[in-house]
Amino acid sequence: MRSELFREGLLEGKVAIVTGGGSGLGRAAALELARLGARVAICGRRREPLEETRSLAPDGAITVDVCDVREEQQVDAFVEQVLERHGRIDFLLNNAGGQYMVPAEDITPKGFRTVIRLNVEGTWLMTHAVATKWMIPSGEGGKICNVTLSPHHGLPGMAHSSAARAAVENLTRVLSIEWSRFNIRLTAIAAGHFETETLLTKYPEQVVRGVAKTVPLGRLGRPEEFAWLVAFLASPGGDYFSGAILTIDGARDNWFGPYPPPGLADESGKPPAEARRPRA
Ligand SMILES: CCCCCCC/C=C/C(=O)SCCNC(=O)CCNC(=O)[C@H](O)C(C)(C)COP(=O)(O)OP(=O)(O)OC[C@H]1O[C@@H](n2cnc3c(N)ncnc32)[C@H](O)[C@@H]1OP(=O)(O)O
Ligand SMILES: NC(=O)C1=CN([C@@H]2O[C@H](COP(=O)(O)OP(=O)(O)OC[C@H]3O[C@@H](n4cnc5c(N)ncnc54)[C@H](OP(=O)(O)O)[C@@H]3O)[C@@H](O)[C@H]2O)C=CC1
Repeated sequence: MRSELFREGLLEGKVAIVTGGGSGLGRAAALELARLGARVAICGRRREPLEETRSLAPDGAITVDVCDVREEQQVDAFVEQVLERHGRIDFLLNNAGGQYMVPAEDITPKGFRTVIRLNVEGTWLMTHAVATKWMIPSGEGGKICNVTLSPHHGLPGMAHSSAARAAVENLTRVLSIEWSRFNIRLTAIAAGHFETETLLTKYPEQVVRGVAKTVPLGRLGRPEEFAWLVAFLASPGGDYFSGAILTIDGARDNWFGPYPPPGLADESGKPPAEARRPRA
């Protein structure tokens, strides 16, 4: 299948890594990059979903490795394997991540550590390995894109993840300064609420039922909308983006729910407006 948006061969010759490429947003991104001609290496903890992603891509476009991004040795071995196979790495999407939903007072030390390790340490280990094994010593630089969360004021029920994603965004910004001398460009995609299988099945049903209504645009994001942004960043169109946090969330960062809020519109749906003062 061809890309619905970009020209064929746009990413010919490029090598990309997508962590968590076996499902949801990672799968959509890996498939779009592969459609555009990139060779894509995906990883995750379970082989089966990764193989399924591979089977959906053009022949030979996607390779699969089991790797837990929290484990330094596995990350090193994975990055070395990609380099052995493809000889270069142009683009890294740090998509593997997540959390569970629970009131902050019920987050145990182990639970907090688990979420920080996955989102912050996993992102850091992969970023550091790709930079030091290829992007810096090759003299070629490259692009690294991290996945974070919108809204940026934090998600109640996800205190650990809110903290973790803020850390990742700051890491993105500081590395975009430090590693500009190596031509490494870093961005973060702050994703709002996307209709992935995990989002629809993992969280409490009553929360899932109401989640689209929390978005001003009134709907969830579609995985392909995320994938198109990733492909754009990987393409020459993304060459001058660095240190930027790109929020893709149907305006969820700015407002909770529809506008005007229920009960505040007139019969035609128009928002309230104050009466002008009579002129003197
Ligand atoms: C309806 C939408 C609401 C708005 C949300 C929108 C924004 C975000 C959306 C998304 O990110 S959707 C995609 C989410 N995807 C994932 O989360 C996938 C990755 N997640 C995981 O693998 C797990 O959830 C994990 C817990 C982050 C890591 O799994 P791991 O297997 O490493 O850990 P566990 O052994 O299961 O647990 C370790 C530790 O963590 C605590 N814990 C885990 N789950 C819970 C829970 N449900 N409730 C309370 N505590 C939990 C706990 O301390 C565990 O230790 P033990 O108690 O088992 O010893
Ligand atoms: N869907 C949404 O609305 C939003 C999603 N996000 C973020 O976007 C990313 C993708 O989300 P989504 O596609 O919805 O969720 P998924 O749960 O489908 O994707 C997470 C992927 O990461 C992999 N993964 C998890 N832990 C590890 C690990 N330790 N090492 C390697 N891979 C791992 C999982 O595979 P496996 O279990 O086999 O390891 C899975 O393929 C996540 O970081 C998520 O938090 C952010 C905001 C909103």
